[in-house]
Amino acid sequence: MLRQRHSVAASSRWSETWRNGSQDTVHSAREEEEPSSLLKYFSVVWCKASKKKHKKWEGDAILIVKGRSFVLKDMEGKDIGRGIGYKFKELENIEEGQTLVIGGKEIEVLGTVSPDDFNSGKCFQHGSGNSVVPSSQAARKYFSNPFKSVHQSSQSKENRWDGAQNCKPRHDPCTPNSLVMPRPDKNHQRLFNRNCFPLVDVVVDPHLVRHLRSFQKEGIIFLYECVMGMRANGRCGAILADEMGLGKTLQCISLIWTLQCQGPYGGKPVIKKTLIVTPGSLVKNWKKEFQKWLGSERIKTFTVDQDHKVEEFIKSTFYSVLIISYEMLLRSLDEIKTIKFDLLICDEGHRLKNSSIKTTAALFSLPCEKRVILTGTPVQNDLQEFFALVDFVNPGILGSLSSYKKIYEEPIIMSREPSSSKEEKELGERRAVELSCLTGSFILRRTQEVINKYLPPKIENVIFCRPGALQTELYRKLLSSQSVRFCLQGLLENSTHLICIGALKKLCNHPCLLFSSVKGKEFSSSDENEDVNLCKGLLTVFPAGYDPLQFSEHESGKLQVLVKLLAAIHELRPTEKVVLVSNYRQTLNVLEGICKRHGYACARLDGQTPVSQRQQIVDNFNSKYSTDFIFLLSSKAGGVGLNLIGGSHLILYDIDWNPATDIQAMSRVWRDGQKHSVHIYRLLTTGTIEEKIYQRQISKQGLSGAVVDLTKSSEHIQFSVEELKDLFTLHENSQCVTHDLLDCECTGGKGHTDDVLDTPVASRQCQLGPQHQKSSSLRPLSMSQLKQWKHFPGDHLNLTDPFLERIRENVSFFFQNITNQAPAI
Ligand SMILES: Nc1ncnc2c1ncn2[C@@H]1O[C@H](COP(=O)(O)OP(=O)(O)OP(=O)(O)O)[C@@H](O)[C@H]1O
Ligand SMILES: [Mg+2]
Repeated sequence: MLRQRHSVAASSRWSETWRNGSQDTVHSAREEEEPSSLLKYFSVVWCKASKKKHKKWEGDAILIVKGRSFVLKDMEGKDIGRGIGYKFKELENIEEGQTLVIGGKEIEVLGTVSPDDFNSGKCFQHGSGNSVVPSSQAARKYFSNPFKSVHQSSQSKENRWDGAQNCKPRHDPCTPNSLVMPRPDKNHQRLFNRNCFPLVDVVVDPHLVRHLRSFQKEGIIFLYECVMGMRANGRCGAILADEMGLGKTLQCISLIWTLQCQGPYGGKPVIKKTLIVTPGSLVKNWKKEFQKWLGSERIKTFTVDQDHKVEEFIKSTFYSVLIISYEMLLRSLDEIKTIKFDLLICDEGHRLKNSSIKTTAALFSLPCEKRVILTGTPVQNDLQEFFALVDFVNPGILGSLSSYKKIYEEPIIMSREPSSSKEEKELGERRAVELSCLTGSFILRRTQEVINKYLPPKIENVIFCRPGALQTELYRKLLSSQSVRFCLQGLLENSTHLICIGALKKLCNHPCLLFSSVKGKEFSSSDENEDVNLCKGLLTVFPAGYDPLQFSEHESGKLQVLVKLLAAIHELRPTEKVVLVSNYRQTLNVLEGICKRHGYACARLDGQTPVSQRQQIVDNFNSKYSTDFIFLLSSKAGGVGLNLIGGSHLILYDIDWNPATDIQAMSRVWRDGQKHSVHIYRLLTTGTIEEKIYQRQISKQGLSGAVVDLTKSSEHIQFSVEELKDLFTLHENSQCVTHDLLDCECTGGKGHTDDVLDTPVASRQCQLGPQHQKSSSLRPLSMSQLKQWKHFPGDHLNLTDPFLERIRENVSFFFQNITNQAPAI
C-alpha cells in the first residue's frame, strides 16, 4: 500500500463546514461547548468494528477532528461516519499508528493531513498515494501509453521499422522560424522508448508553419504535449477551447500531419489513423481546410455521407483521416469500432457535456486514448458539464462523478452563495484553484484579442427601430388579452407566458407572421386553448382582406429599416455582401420574399438545408465570382463553425434570449480571411419585448452562469410575475428604454459620442472563479460597456455614417462601437 505521509501543520484559521449529513442541527446546538482550537485531519483506513485479530480494512478515509467531534469522509468526499461528544483529550491525542473505534468503525491512523491538502481537496485525489481501495473510476486504467496504439498495431512489424536507422529530423530544426516540438523528458523516454531508439526532433512542416500565427504555434505545441502524454501524468487528452474563429481546425491539421509523419523516438510516426467527429454542416469544411493548408496530396481524408460509407474507408489503405458527423457516427458505430484510430478529435465538442446522451456514450466506447475536444464556448461555466468534458478526454482524472460532486462541485457552488460563511468561501476557493490546477495542464483557451490585430475594423450598431402603426395597435391588443392578464396574475401554467412571448416576438418581426399563426385558431372550439385566448379579437385589428403573402414593408419598423439598409449597402458598396440572420424559418421566408421583391440574389441556409449541400452553399457565397448579394442564415440551425467571410455586413434581424446565439452569428463574418471592414447591425423594435430581451442579455441576470451557452434556450428561463409585467409592457413614449436604463448623463437628445473607453468589465461567470476569467471581445456586452459606446437619437444632426444616415427616418436611437481602428466609413 502506497502511503503519503503529510506533515502536521495545525491551523486554527480554517474550520470544516460540517454542512453534510443529518446531524447538522445536533452539532450546531453543541458547537459553543466545543473547544474551537482543535482541528486536525488524518488519513486513515477503516473497517467495521469487530473483535477479529486480523482486520480486513475496507477502505481509505479522511478523519476530521474538530473539538470534541469528528467526521469520517471516504475518498469520494462522502460522510461515512460522524460522532460528537467525545472526550476532548481522546481526540486531541490521536497520532499516527493508533487504532481506535469511533462511530461503530474501527480506524487506523496512517498519517496526518495538512490543512492545506484538505482544503485544496488534494488528500482525496487518486494517485496522490491515499487510495487503498480502487473506486470504480480509479479502476479504469490510470496511466495510458501514448504509443500503445501504434506499437500494438505494428507489433509484428516492429523489426521492420527501418526509420530508426534514418534518424534525421524530417525538417531542419535549425532553420529560422522552424517550429520544433519539445523533447520528451527522461521519465517519458524511460516509459515510452523501451527500444532505446535515438531521440529525433519533431519539426512541424515549414509549408504549414509559414501560415501559422504565433498563438497557433503555441496551440500546436500544447496539443502535441497533451496527446504525447507529456502534460497530464501520462494522460493523452486535451481540450482546445479557443474562442471562435481562432483556427482550431488549422491547429489540429498541423498536429495530425506532424504526428502522422514523425515521432520523437527514432522518428517513428506516432499515429496512423485519425477520426474527426464534427457537426454535419462542418464535415466538408474540414476536408476543405485540409486541402487549403496541405493540398490534396499530403493527407488523404475520407468524408462519410450517404454515398460514401465507412466500409469504403475500411477497405482502402489510401486514407488516414476519417471525417464524420455526430449523427453518422451513431449510425455507423459498429463499423467505426472495427477501425483502430490513434487520434480522436471531437469538433464543437461541448455537445459531449452530458455524459448520458448516446453520442457521448458512443464516443466513450471507442478505445482511442488520444482524445481532443474542440469547442469555442467556455467550458468552465457549468461544473457538471465541465466534468463530462474532462472525463471524456482524460477518463478518471477527476475520480468518479459522485466524488467530484462532493469534493469540488458542492463546496465551490456553496462558496458562491451570497449566504455562505467565510469558511465556506475559503474552502470553495481553494477547491476551485485545485480543480483548475488539475485540469489546467490540458485545457487551453485563448480569447479573440489574440486575433484582433489580424482582423479588419468592426463597426457594431444597435439600431432601435420605431414600430409601424399596425404593429403598435396589435401590440396593445395582445397585451390586453386574457392570456397576458392571466400570466400577470400568476394564474396560468408555465408555458402560457412562452406563447405570449412568441406572439409578441413574431409581431415585432412582422404583423403578417402573427396573422398567419392566428388565422384558423380564432374560431377553434376549444376554450381551454391559450393560443385561442390570445388570438381572440386580433384579426379585427388587421385591415379587411389582409393577405399575409402580400405584406407591406411599412407594417414593420424593422423591415423598413432593413430594406433601406440593404439599398444603401447595395448602392454604396456594390462589391460587398450581406449576411442576414434570423432564428425563425418563417421570418426567413419573409426576408427571402423581400430579396425577391427588390431583385437581390440570395442564398439560404437553415435547419432544413440538407447537410450535404451546406458547404457548397457557403463556398458559393464566399467565392468572389458569386452573384449572391445576401446570405439568409438561421444561426441556431446551422451557424456554428461556419465561415461566411464573403459577407462583410451582418444584420441580426431578431434577438435571442441567449447572447451566445447572437455572438456565434456575429463571428461568422469577423474572422480570419475577412478583407473588408465589418459592419454589424442589430435591429430592435423600440419600446417592445425585443428591448427587454436585449436588456436581459446585457444585464447581470442574463449574463450569470450558464446562460452564455448555445445549448440553453428560453425554455430554461424562469420568469417571476414582476419580470413578466416588465416584459409585457409597451413603452410608447421612449426613444430607447435601454438608454433610459443606463443612467447616462446625456439627455439622449444631443447625442453622446465620447470615444469608446476600453473598460474591462467581468461579465460572464466562470465557475472556477475570477482568476480564470479572461477578458474577451466575444463576451456579451454589459450595461456599463454599452454606456461607453457612441450613442445618439435618430434625428441627430451629425450622423457621419452614411449607412445610418439612410435609415435614420425610421430609427429612434443608435448605439455604435468601432473595434480595431476608426475606418473611413
Ligand atoms: N493562420 C491563418 N491564416 C489565415 N487564415 C486562417 C489562419 N488560421 C485560420 N484561418 C482561417 O480562419 C477561419 C476560421 O478558422 P476555424 O474555422 O478553424 O476557426 P475555429 O477556431 O474552428 O472557430 P469556430 O469555433 O467558430 O469553429 C478559417 O477560414 C481558417 O481557414
Ligand atoms: Mg471550428
